[in-house]
Amino acid sequence: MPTPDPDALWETIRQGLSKQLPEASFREWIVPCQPLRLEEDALWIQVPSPAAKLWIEQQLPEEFNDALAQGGLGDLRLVFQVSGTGTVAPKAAARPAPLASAGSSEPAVAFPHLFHRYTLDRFVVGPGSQLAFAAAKAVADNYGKAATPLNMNPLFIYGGAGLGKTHLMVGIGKEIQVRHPELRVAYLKVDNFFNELTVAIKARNTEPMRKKYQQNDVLLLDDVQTLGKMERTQEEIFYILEYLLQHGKQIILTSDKPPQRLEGCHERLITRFKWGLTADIQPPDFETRIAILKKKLEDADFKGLPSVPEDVLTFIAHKAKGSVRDLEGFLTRVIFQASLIGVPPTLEVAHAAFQGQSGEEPTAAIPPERIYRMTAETFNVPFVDLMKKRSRQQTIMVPRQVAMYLAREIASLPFTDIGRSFNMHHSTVMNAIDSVKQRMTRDQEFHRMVQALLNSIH
Ligand SMILES: Nc1ncnc2c1ncn2[C@@H]1O[C@H](COP(=O)(O)OP(=O)(O)OP(=O)(O)O)[C@@H](O)[C@H]1O
Repeated sequence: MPTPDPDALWETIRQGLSKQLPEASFREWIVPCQPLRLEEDALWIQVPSPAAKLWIEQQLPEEFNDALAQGGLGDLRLVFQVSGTGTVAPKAAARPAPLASAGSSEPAVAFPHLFHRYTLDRFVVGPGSQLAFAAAKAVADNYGKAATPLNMNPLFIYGGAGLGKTHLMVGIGKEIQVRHPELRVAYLKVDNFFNELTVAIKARNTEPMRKKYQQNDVLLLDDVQTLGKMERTQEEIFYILEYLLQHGKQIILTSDKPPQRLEGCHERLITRFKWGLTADIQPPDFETRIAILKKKLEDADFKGLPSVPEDVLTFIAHKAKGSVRDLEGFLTRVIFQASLIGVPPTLEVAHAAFQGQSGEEPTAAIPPERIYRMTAETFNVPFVDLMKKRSRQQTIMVPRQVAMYLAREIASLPFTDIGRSFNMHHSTVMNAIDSVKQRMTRDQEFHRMVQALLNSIH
């Protein structure tokens, strides 16, 4: 049980956050917070403004979650209250099930409450995440069914930072939990397991911990790439996974690399990881980024705030091309800055927010000719042939279609302008772009190549 002292609890969380956040972020977001009171399992924390509440809840759930887990406060809920507003505590029915503390024989932590947004219906699917999403749905849909055509246990999801692996994994867990409320579903991050194990080893009592995780019907194990340097953790994880797999329990794993590229991991563990289905997530394309931003704006946290115009969304989607976390962060920053100075979130605010975040001047629009030349170079076709040669040969047609797709994606050019460059009707351009998109969903190699070219044109 946590000590019933809000100041002491907040101090533990603050210390955890200070280890994870860059100093400037810690000063900007955490220092102004004040603990208010403890009500049942919830610590109420005062934040200075609605914008700060928005930022903390949208951008820092993982950091808060890790700080709670590492402070042994996995069962504590946090409620952020804007200073000067007297929000009433939520009703008891809205509370998550009580969660266990380290070392007990109770079930492991279910879903960190700050991950409430991580559901499958809030996950926006694009060409780069289609396979992983289909696998996620299949695992949720087929749970408990005797015969499935494909072994999806474990499901191993991998991809770069901030691309939605945790979101997808937690989404599967929640979906299974909704359909089978009697099951024990647990989320576990490898780093936090390591900390819990260290405490158990010091107390010479690791058995209850192993038992606790072996009790689960579904285990979600996040960030397995960090296992590399943790000998004893690997061993414990191995026994837990082995036990769960033998008893037909579902395991979902995430990593920033595929199993065969995990460094420092024992072969027997890698073999288990590869047993089921491995699915990757690639960075979202422009249209998916726009759809993610729009989905994000549907969140309750954004209700009541001025709406974000289309040109601002386009600007954000063009500037934040890699991680979805950065994409969302940029959107939140624009809204935050607008509300701070009391103006609507216009393109000007977005430019200023971009400069503030990156220290860069917003780059000038990329000239289409540069896009076309780089495409020609990549496909090894002469530039003049790409632009003008009337040919239906694949060696010319495919690069040309890709060039059109990139002109739209990178420079947001109207179809008619692209058509003019290639001396083609705008409907031909639309068909060409469609055919690139379709091929990207079917052909992973092609998808990767186009994405790499897109990222290199700047
Ligand atoms: N396709 C998507 N649709 C909607 N939201 C997404 C999508 N992908 C990522 N996000 C959001 O981006 C943020 C980062 O996602 P998440 O934490 O799942 O990434 P991750 O791949 O697990 O990152 P890391 O490897 O750094 O832990 C979350 O707020 C998540 O909701």
